[in-house]
Amino acid sequence: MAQVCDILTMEDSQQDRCERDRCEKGDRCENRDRCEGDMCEKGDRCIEKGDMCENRDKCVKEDMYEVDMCEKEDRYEREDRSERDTYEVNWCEKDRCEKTDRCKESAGSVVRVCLQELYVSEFDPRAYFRTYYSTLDEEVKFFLRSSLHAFTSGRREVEAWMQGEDDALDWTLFFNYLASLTHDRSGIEVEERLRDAFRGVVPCDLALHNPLHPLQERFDVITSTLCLEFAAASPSQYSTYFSHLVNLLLPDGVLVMMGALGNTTYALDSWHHFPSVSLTEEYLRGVVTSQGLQVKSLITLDRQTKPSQKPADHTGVFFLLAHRDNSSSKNRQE
Ligand SMILES: C[S@@+](CC[C@H](N)C(=O)[O-])C[C@H]1O[C@@H](n2cnc3c(N)ncnc32)[C@H](O)[C@@H]1O
Repeated sequence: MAQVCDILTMEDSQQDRCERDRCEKGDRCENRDRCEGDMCEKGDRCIEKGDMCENRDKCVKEDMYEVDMCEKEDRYEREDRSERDTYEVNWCEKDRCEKTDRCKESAGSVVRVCLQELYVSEFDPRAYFRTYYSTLDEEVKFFLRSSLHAFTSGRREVEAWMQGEDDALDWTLFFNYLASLTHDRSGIEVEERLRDAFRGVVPCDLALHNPLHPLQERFDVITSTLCLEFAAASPSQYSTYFSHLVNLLLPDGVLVMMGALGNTTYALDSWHHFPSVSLTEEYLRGVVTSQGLQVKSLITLDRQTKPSQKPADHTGVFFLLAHRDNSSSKNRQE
């Protein structure tokens, strides 16, 4: 594949897995990394391209599955006429992607997929949970400390948790941490209180002018965690999505947003990579104020986790508290 696009830099961001920054042909990876050369995971040597290694990973030599995502300005229009970017996804050159199966049809060709469709088809909240929330790391603590609010995962997973289903994701670690911050209730009480407060789980698509369409409701407080920068495909789209989010805020309402800084890509596992808009504090501040919000607080934390803990390339995280200032000219026009 001629084009090497951003998403592949995930390999670079997992440097600590390899003996070198990048595995050269013949190098042995210390851990589970995939080499660029002819070594497979766990140090197995591929005899032929496409050979299977012990743990079912295929040799990366000569292609395998390169899920190559290129940020293009291709757009298409949705029913509500709001625009959204698409990504060009060049699935594998051969139809050997056993885990995605998609390439059987589009082998060797470049298909354009909408980022939203990528989320619908490839984002597995359980894999995401395993990768990013199996431990209580300093970045998550920062979010919890800063907001004292819980946040969302896939809708079905939130519903399962609300209904106390046996196989619901276990957020005990995080509730216990919240409880330790306030000392006035136990982790279980924090969890129960949140469960009681939930009214429902509804679909939300930030590409829509009204992200909760067909619901017509606006809110005093909106929280959003690690969402917009991953839902948008470009800075301009981030700004558009932000304005859509602000449409849901009542006059005088408050937006509590937490997210990643400097992140260009993240992975759920070896197979599922997603792009991201790389944010800076300055850019974020500009977007917030351009939408008529007043920044009440914007605090950041430098990255606290290793790439092996979180296979993402963020440089830090932020917590934003912004107020919808009704006196601003932008908000008065509505
Ligand atoms: C990195 S995950 C973050 C999940 C969770 N909010 C958290 O705090 O860990 C990105 C989330 O953005 C959501 N997302 C992607 N595109 C979206 C869109 N167009 N509108 C709303 N949410 C979207 C995905 O469903 C996914 O849950």
